Amino acid sequence: MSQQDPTPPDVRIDEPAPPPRLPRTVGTRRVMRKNDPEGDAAKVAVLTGALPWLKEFHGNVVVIKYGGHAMVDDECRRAFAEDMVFLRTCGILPVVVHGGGPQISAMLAKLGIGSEFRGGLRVTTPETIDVVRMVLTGQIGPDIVGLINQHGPMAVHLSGEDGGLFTAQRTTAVVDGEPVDVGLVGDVVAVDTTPVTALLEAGHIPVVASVAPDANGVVHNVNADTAAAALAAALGAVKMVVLTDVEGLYADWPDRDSLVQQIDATELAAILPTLDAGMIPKMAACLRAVEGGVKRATVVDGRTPHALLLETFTTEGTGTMVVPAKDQKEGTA
Ligand SMILES: Nc1ncnc2c1ncn2[C@@H]1O[C@H](COP(=O)(O)OP(=O)(O)O)[C@@H](O)[C@H]1O
Ligand SMILES: CC(=O)N[C@@H](CCC(=O)OP(=O)(O)O)C(=O)O
Repeated sequence: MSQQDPTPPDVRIDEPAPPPRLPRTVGTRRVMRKNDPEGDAAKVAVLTGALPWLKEFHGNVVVIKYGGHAMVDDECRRAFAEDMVFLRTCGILPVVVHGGGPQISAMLAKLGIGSEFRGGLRVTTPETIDVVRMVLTGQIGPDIVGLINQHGPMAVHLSGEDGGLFTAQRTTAVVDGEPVDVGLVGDVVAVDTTPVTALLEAGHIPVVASVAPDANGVVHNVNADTAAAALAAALGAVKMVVLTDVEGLYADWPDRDSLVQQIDATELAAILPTLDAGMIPKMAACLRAVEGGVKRATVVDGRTPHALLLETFTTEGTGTMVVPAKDQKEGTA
């Protein structure tokens, strides 16, 4: 033994070090469970019932349109963020496209500017587009990213202006079957998915705002339902879910007993011209998504926390599901 060795050869350890405390990890049960066979069976049924959906969606893109009216309170917003993390942790690839209509209207009102909608689209002046862009990319988007990232650094925000994601073309609203000018409002005419797929490949959750430049670089206001549908089709998403402030599509609005559970593209195309304001871009977007190859597009009530999980992982689902037309389904089966 060298002189430098500080440990005497006959050292005795009388008091063994206390065992390390068990970490509070998932799977460490610290509370005695009461025997509850019925409750256990119900839990097992929920978990096994989710299996076919987990298999179907695993590795696939699901586009979630998060409407401004669904961002109602902190509980709903937290639940939404948890659902995104849940999907990602299950190996599903969520892509969020967010709106913010009520929040834009509130900011415009603060600035003394009024809001006018025609056929469900905001009449957008050069003054308005600055506010739309500011609220969506400077407020709503970062708020959603912040909520998701409380679970880990997953979410990244981008807008249709970033990396050439969307190209817009000026469009009109349709009122009583007639085209009506709504100013700097665009439809998405081209999608370059590269910035979104790069984020997905890096393990991120892309969160997308729906402002987009036209071919000359002039920024347009794109309805977020429309942007979500264009992105879902371009990404080959397996599913699009639209979170809003109603249970789904009512056949006989506002009769709350007339909720439509499932409708195919042909049936939806037939009733589309009869729909009211906010539902027009929403249902047109669902139609565009399924006609663009997305297997199903569902409108669910975002005011109910975790409605998205219920819709995604249960056979009964919730809300209104739009499916491809019969001939399209047969063609793609
Ligand atoms: N047939 C219908 N079924 C359900 N909602 C309808 C219908 N027609 C009009 N609406 C209205 O559409 C609204 C949803 O659209 P919108 O306000 O644009 O929502 P979001 O901000 O989520 O995009 C509902 O709150 C409802 O008032
Ligand atoms: C052209 C148009 O109407 N754009 C929308 C964009 C935001 C949006 O779509 O928000 P929601 O999903 O919350 O409705 C607007 O300015 O309100």
